[in-house]
Amino acid sequence: MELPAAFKTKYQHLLGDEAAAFFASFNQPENSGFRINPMRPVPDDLDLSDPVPYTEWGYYGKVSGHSLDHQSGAVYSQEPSAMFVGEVAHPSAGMRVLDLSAAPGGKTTHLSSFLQQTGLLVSNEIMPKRAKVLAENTERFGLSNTLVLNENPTSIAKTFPAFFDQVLVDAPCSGEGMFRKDPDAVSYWSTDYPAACAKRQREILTEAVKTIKPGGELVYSTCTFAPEEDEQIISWLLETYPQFEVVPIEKPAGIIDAKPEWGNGDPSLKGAARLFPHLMRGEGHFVAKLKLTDPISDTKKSHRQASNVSRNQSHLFEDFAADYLNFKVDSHQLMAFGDQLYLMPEGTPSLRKLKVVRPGLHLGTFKKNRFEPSYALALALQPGQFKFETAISETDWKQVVHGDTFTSDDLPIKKGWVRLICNGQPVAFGKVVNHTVKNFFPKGLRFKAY
Ligand SMILES: C[S@@+](CC[C@H](N)C(=O)[O-])C[C@H]1O[C@@H](n2cnc3c(N)ncnc32)[C@H](O)[C@@H]1O
Repeated sequence: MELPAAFKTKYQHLLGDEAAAFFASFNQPENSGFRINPMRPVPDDLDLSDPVPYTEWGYYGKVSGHSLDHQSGAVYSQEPSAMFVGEVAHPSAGMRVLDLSAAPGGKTTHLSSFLQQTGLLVSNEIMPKRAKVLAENTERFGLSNTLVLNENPTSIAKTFPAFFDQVLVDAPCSGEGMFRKDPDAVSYWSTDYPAACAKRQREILTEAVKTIKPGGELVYSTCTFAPEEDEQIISWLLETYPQFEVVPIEKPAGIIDAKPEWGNGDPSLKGAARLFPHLMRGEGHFVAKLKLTDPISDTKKSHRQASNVSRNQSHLFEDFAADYLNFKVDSHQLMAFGDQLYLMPEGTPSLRKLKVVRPGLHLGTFKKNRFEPSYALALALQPGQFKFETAISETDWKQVVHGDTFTSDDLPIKKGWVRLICNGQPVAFGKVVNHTVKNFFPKGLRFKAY
């Protein structure tokens, strides 16, 4: 790969003797990886022979986007060094967590693996198209404790002052760690680009810090090597907000201390981590963890988002639930957006004034005099939560994801909704009429599987 001359001069100066190995790594093939979803059975067709050493869910290798394992949310493809960010965050069950710049959802799905549907995960993305992809990925992973928002950091800070136990800022950056994966990242690069990115990162962090509770944590990460966006950002943060202290990160072999001399010299910067492609099997990242000791914002008493379903909607859903669900839904958590019904995570604060993409788990759609369950619900339910489930073959799975009907002599009902399961993984709902299963796989997600 042809690296920009100014990039080489800069890193030659910064890395000295190590620079040659760093430059040589750009001519090696990129590292791919995937994480398995701990809320799903482990697929038996995956090659799990090459685990990523610092996460129990990560493996080196590739999973096709058109495979059952991908479609059903049993796996999420993620570059291995990015997996270190979720591991550093490692939220505990029940926490309120914000992922401020979350699309397409790699870190969000990783954070959710720790939360296991408890607490509240607010997953935000500023770009509308990317927010839609983020929502699809949270649905694919089966998340029910997650609000997906399409907001800017200022609005998030206004709505959630001193609200979160943990905030992740996986910042937009100059992407030097993307050079091998995405040659376009090389063409965007210029000498001034890291400084321009750093300005934006400081603006984002100025808002992000307002959302953290005293005692809460900030995790900051980038996929770039530029000191301006890494050590220098943490230096600025510690100088601007003395209420923060660095939490030292434990580093497995190949992951090294950040470099205080690349920032303001504060020795605590060593606690942050650098992932370099010539030292470990990943594309490269920077991660820092900080604890907020004293408040930055005053806590605002947050009002719960009230349920808003009409009587008629409530009856239609109750009828559906009585026929098909093996668990109780708390009606206070139901939220209608037009004819769409959602189950809000417990303790959802008021969503007024926010651009909401998903106010929780999408349960389904009100049609004239009936309720139709959603694809997201099919992927979020645990085994046994839906009354009628049927195991389908891989051939039938191919029909389903292509949008076709299929027939079967072995269905649990004659007429109505059935949850389709292939190799133990949830696929979608189908509607049974005698021996035919009508297709309800979302039109926009259909594909031809080979
Ligand atoms: C590194 S990517 C996030 C990757 C994501 N966390 C993941 O793991 O899949 C950074 C994100 O920041 C978003 N972004 C760009 N400008 C922003 C801004 N001013 N405020 C907040 N987010 C921004 C980008 O659209 C992008 O999705």
